[in-house]
Amino acid sequence: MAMAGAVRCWRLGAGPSSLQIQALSLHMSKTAMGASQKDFESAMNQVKLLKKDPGNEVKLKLYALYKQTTEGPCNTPRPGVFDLINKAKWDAWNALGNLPKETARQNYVDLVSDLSSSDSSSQVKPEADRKQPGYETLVVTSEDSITKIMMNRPAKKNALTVQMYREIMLALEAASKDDSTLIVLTGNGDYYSSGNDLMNFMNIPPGEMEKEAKNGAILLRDFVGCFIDFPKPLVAVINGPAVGISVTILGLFDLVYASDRATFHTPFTHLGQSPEGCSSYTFPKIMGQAKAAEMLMFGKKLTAREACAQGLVTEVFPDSTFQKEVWTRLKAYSKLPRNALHISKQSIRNLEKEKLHAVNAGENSVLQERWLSDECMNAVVSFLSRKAKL
Ligand SMILES: CCCCCCCCCC/C=C/CC(=O)SCCNC(=O)CCNC(=O)[C@H](O)C(C)(C)COP(=O)(O)OP(=O)(O)OC[C@H]1O[C@@H](n2cnc3c(N)ncnc32)[C@H](O)[C@@H]1OP(=O)(O)O
Repeated sequence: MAMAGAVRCWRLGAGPSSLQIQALSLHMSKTAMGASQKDFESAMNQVKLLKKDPGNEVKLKLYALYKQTTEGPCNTPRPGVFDLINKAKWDAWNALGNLPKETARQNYVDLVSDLSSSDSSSQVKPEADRKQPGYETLVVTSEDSITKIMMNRPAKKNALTVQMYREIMLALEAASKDDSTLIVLTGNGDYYSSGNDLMNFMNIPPGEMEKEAKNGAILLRDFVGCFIDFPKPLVAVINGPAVGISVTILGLFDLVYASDRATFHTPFTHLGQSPEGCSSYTFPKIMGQAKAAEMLMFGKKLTAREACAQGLVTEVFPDSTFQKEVWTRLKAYSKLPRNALHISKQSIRNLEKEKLHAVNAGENSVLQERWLSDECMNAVVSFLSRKAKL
């Protein structure tokens, strides 16, 4: 609804601080003797800076007060029945009757002051302000009912350290209780994640290896357990290549969106290890026995499109528009009725939970043995001495 002079350009940019300052000065003028012509002009400018559309009813009120202030009581013939917009505007102005110009001006300034205050408090804070404190290896933010957990070791391709496994568990625990509808896991930089940080195997004192392998298996059981039990929809936003455990747990997500730059690689045999993340169960279910064996036993690396064709990925997007398209989609999904969405997720998952926990326990006890094998140690030493890369 266009209202010349009174309500225009709702989306013109203004920093929250300038809005707040102007709202405050309008509020101060409200409490003084009466609004001046300068206050009125400043309120008119302020209206143009509002980011949130106040709705037609308020716009009509503003229009009427503007006309009353500048021209006095309504003095034009009522528009015809089919001229709906102008008729609504005329009715709003006419309804002010003989309200004095000064009172109309004051009311206009007061109304804009109220609108500005609620507008500035509803503005989106910059990411730095929304960032949840307490994480060293992650950036966790919440916006639009979506909690985003971003792995944040881009220089190391988001390889997962022991601290990072723990922080992801903490972030998931917090997200399960916050008011978000969806939870996203993604990576910062060119990789989604290069999987387990192979440094986790280093600096273990002689004689401590068995104990550390046992602790590692407990950590892995708890980590994968968090994904099995997570009560809300989990979305993986795969911004680049994914390796090892960052791939295997995808079978426990509800949506997997991938950039066409992403690849999916589980080179367990090459590393002297064996599948985890419940993939020995979820992958054959998702893609069939033969394709799962190619990935999990023979380490075949899939492109994003191949992974999508096999059912591991929900949808692939061109890298150039990946973030924009995915976040637009997720923002729309986050507006779905929250409880219905969570209950649907839980109904689907509850059928499998017991089985998944049993698979997790089984995979981890095999891995605990594998970590003590020469095959595994040689592969780790090879990578760290730069003799081998994937
Ligand atoms: C006693 C047992 C305790 C165990 C406790 C753990 C419990 C949980 C275990 C769960 C098990 C999971 C299994 C897996 O995830 S298997 C997959 C393991 N990942 C790999 O093997 C990947 C190894 N990395 C690479 O092959 C390459 O780095 C790359 C990913 C192909 C990228 O190559 P590119 O040339 O582009 O880049 P760089 O190699 O130069 O990498 C940049 C720096 O990042 C370091 N990096 C990358 N990935 C890892 C990694 N996974 N572990 C350790 N470090 C990694 C790389 O060394 C470079 O560092 P630099 O700049 O300091 O040289």
